[in-house]
Amino acid sequence: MNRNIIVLDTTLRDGEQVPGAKLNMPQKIEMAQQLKRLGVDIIEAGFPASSQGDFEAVQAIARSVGDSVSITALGRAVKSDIDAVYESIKLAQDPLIHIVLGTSNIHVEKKFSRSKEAVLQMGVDAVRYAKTLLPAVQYSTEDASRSEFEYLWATIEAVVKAGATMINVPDTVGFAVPEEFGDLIRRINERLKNLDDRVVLSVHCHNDLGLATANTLSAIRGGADKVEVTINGLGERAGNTSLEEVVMGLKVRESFYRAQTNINTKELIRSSRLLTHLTGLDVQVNKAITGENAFAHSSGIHQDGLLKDKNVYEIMSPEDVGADSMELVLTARSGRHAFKHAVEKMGFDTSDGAEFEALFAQFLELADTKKEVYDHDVYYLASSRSGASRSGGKELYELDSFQVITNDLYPTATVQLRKGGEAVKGSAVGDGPIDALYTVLRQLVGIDAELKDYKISSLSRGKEAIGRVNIRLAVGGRSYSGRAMDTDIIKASAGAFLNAVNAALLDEGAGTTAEQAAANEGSEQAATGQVAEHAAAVSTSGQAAAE
Ligand SMILES: CC(=O)SCCNC(=O)CCNC(=O)[C@H](O)C(C)(C)COP(=O)(O)OP(=O)(O)OC[C@H]1O[C@@H](n2cnc3c(N)ncnc32)[C@H](O)[C@@H]1OP(=O)(O)O
Ligand SMILES: CC(C)C(=O)C(=O)O
Ligand SMILES: [Mg+2]
Repeated sequence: MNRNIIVLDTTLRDGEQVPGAKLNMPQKIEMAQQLKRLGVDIIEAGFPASSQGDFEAVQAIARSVGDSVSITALGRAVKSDIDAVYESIKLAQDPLIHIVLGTSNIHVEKKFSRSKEAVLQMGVDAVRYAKTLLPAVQYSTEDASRSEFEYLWATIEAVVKAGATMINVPDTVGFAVPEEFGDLIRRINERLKNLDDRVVLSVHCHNDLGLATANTLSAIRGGADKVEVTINGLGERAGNTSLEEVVMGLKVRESFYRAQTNINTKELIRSSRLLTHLTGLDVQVNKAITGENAFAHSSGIHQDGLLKDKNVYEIMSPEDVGADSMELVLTARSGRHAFKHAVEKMGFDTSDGAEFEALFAQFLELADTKKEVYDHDVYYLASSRSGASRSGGKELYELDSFQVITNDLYPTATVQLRKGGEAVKGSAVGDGPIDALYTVLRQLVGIDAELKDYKISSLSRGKEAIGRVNIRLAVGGRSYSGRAMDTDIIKASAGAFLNAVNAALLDEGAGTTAEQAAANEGSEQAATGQVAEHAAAVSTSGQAAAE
């Protein structure tokens, strides 16, 4: 039988302590609502003594989601902080006061300049006071992993006797290593169960040595009942333990840990993206579970294995965490199996072995000149060899030319696109340059494409830095992602949009939906666009994938 591990999410408290991560009240509420959908057991909503704004945000979160999620907030071992915590969370159904106080010599001597006995007494007094306000009180022994064990235990014993219902053992500066931290928790757990087995034992790790997830999992093996984590591992310095890593670690290795959480893992990616969107702090591309490449495969041997059986190179399915299905990225490191898969997906026949070999050779030649080979590249390679004329086969959009003028009155975009032998052009104004650009593109392609996600990141530094734009469009009830890179970020934005639209047009399953949508809006396109004779080659590189 699996143990249930309580998940406390501290994205809105420890995560929000990060430079640049400060959120306003509506943003905090939006994130809290997503955490509720994700199924966290406790939300640490803030540090209400720090400002009136944070006090009100914690209060608003308690009102908004406190009917179904336990709400806590942090305070020092100071009466006024505890009052602020209580006043801000008291409207929640299941409020929890969280008090922190250091136990390491360096905290006792340098931060507080008091004796160990005096600091321990401060903690006991704080818990006693908190208990006059609420029954549920968590006590965090800050810097526990650098504390002398017997003093740490003496503190835990004293605050439990004073009424603490949860003991949280933090690795505040990310100093611990997994075996040692697991042993520490095992030792505390043995004593704590003898003292009062109703007290919840919790851990809170930081990632200064990149060990936060490993330490947290090791602590679970050592008997921890509760983990403190954040979305994307956001938190002080190198961050906190990432929620998604621990949750999926327990899920994928269930037979090893024999533990589970109440998290709805299908909401993990949505939670990660929302936090990125609200804070503007990106997730590294190779981040476990939520990174852009977490389910992307690009080497030929891996792609071949995956096409034979996903389990060859996948330990969890992307759909399980709410991600798009696995992505096979075509590069010069791809092999015949992956290339054939891409060509066949577009409806081309590959049964003539010699013909396919020639096509593959062309693909490798192209791939050696580019970082990635994109759907439209494959399509044009395959269609030109198969004899299908570009206008006779599926026609894809290419960017001919564009001009975007931005000002605070009427940001305007003028674009000319080419599709097959024809060109269309038009103009639109928008709320900003990208909005204007996407408005005119939407009109020109005549597809009802709803922008679900837009992300821009820099791939290099300096004047010639390459910007990469990743977008997600909803077309006819399906979702398509597109990305493009260019030194001109407006051009990269247009490229990403067209790559996603082209993916919709190439998608056999949804092709009719996209075409249908285009047909439905054809009159609008005719009204906006004008036919021109010539077309220039697209220089923006990009990729699109149907999901
Ligand atoms: C590991 C962690 O993440 S702990 C949580 C970190 N979060 C925060 O710091 C939240 C944001 N902080 C704040 O808004 C402010 O620092 C406040 C409101 C907490 C305090 O502000 P100020 O009163 O101006 O004090 P300041 O921050 O400069 O110094 C901290 C004071 O609290 C004391 N203190 C620090 N930790 C604790 C504690 N756990 N319990 C009691 N007192 C503490 C310090 O010794 C210092 O007191 P001193 O002035 O007597 O030396
Ligand atoms: C408040 C405590 C739990 C903390 O954030 C830490 O020690 O890192
Ligand atoms: Mg912390």
